[in-house]
Amino acid sequence: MAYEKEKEIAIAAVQAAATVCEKVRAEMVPEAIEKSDKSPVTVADFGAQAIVCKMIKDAFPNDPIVGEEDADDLKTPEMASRLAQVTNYVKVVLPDATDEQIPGWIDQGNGDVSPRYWTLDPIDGTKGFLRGDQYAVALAMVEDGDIKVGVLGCPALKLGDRSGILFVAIRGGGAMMMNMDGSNPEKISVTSSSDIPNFRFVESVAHGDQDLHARIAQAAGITTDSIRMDSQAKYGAVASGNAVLYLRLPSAKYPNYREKIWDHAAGVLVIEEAGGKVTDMHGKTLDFSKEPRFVDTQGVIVSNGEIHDKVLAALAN
Ligand SMILES: Nc1ncnc2c1ncn2[C@@H]1O[C@H](COP(=O)(O)O)[C@@H](O)[C@H]1OP(=O)(O)O
Ligand SMILES: [Mg+2]
Ligand SMILES: [Mg+2]
Ligand SMILES: [Mg+2]
Repeated sequence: MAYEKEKEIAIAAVQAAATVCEKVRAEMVPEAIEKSDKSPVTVADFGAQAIVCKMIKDAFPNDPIVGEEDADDLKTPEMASRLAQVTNYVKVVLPDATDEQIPGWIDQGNGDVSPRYWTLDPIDGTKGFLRGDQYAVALAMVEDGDIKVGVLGCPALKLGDRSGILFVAIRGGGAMMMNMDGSNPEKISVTSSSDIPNFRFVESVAHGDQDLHARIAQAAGITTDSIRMDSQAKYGAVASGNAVLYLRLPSAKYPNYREKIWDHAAGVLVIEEAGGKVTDMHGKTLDFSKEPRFVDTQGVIVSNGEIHDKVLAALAN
């Protein structure tokens, strides 16, 4: 199948990063370091980005990576002990790593959107990670604006008998979910709107306009309360048929917020390959060919496909 090597490396990189994130969460109370935009970053975010960038660059040296984090905050002398912590955790999966190498590995994620590139969110849902809730390691490869490979590691996600779920999609090859170690793979697809127990919607714990989400979901016929969940695990919930809709509409507090590509690329492919649909709130396709932020679209609507037009119609009213 196409993109076999990309798929194999992407899975290995996400598994390695997720192993380290889980170890950080088990062994320490990860401290949130505040970034210039006031959002949090932790030792695990830095470690996960270092690992994934190193593994992707070893396999595909010419592919740029557009990642969320950069190492500037780790390079100052005051941060030496923090850097040492990052290195120690990276060593769990890459035993030869040194303090000198780590910032360079992280900064390999400072690439540009290009004809072919990878995009990485080393921890999507850092707030969920800190709270002990959901987070995801999200990695995707994009060619000519089209997402070809998407891997979403959700170590804390429980669905049915599974605990810790890896979602993998290849364009044209369908979407799968499996245990974090790759065992027990299963093809997934979105569920129909007549599947009453799963006819429900997911939304962020923290972001988006939750009052508007409730009104729009109701207009689409959903009468139950939402499930609130951090990270792109929400895409996994819809792709595996555990919900029919994920709403992410700009809140009045941040009307000009522009979504970032690494917060969506892997999830979008998983949904599309599971038979679902993703657009912005006006029905426009998300554009992965231009910038790290979506400049021409606002909000994100993820559905089983069947109810998509109804949701867009409700939003247009
Ligand atoms: N005002 C906002 N609206 C939508 N998403 C946001 C907003 N502020 C931050 N984010 C992003 O939402 C993601 C988490 O989403 P969720 O709440 O669904 O888990 C994070 O990647 C975060 O980006 P950042 O990493 O820059 O903080
Ligand atoms: Mg994110
Ligand atoms: Mg992140
Ligand atoms: Mg962040």
